[in-house]
Amino acid sequence: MKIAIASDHAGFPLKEEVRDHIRKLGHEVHDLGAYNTEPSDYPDFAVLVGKELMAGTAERGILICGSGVGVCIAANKMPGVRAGMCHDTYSAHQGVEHDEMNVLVLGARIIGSALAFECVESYLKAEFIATEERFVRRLNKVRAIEKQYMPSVAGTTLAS
Ligand SMILES: O=C(CO)[C@H](O)[C@H](O)COP(=O)(O)O
Repeated sequence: MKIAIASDHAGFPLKEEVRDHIRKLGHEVHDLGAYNTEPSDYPDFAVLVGKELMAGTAERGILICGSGVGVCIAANKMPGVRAGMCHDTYSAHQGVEHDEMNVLVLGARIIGSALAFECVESYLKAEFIATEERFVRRLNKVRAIEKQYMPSVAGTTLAS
């Protein structure tokens, strides 16, 4: 799978570990920064991951900041991006299965690398359950909200 990953300075150490871990699992990883712990601004990195999803150059994204909150808020401003902060493995796979989450968000100041790796693996193994009518119905309602309240980007969506 092609995966875009990015973090701000606070997420940088965990991002490095997660990036190496998912490369070892055999995925193609696009590391979009940050590349050091110099202070940086999380929206700048959230948008880089969102752009890869919108362009279809990545199928899934992973974003990391200190808490996870900032990058989650910023990423969800982009059309077609469904980012969820998951610090447990159940949410990490259920978010994909029920809600077609396409960006996993982690807080580097909240969880350690061992749990982060398990969350990432649960997320990457999961698939949206498109055969369940209720999940598709709810996803379409989410898309309708996006279309109504992001009118300037109506028609712009993910390449999926
Ligand atoms: O978690 C974050 C946003 O939700 C940021 O990583 C955090 O705010 C960075 O803090 P600081 O600039 O004090 O290192």
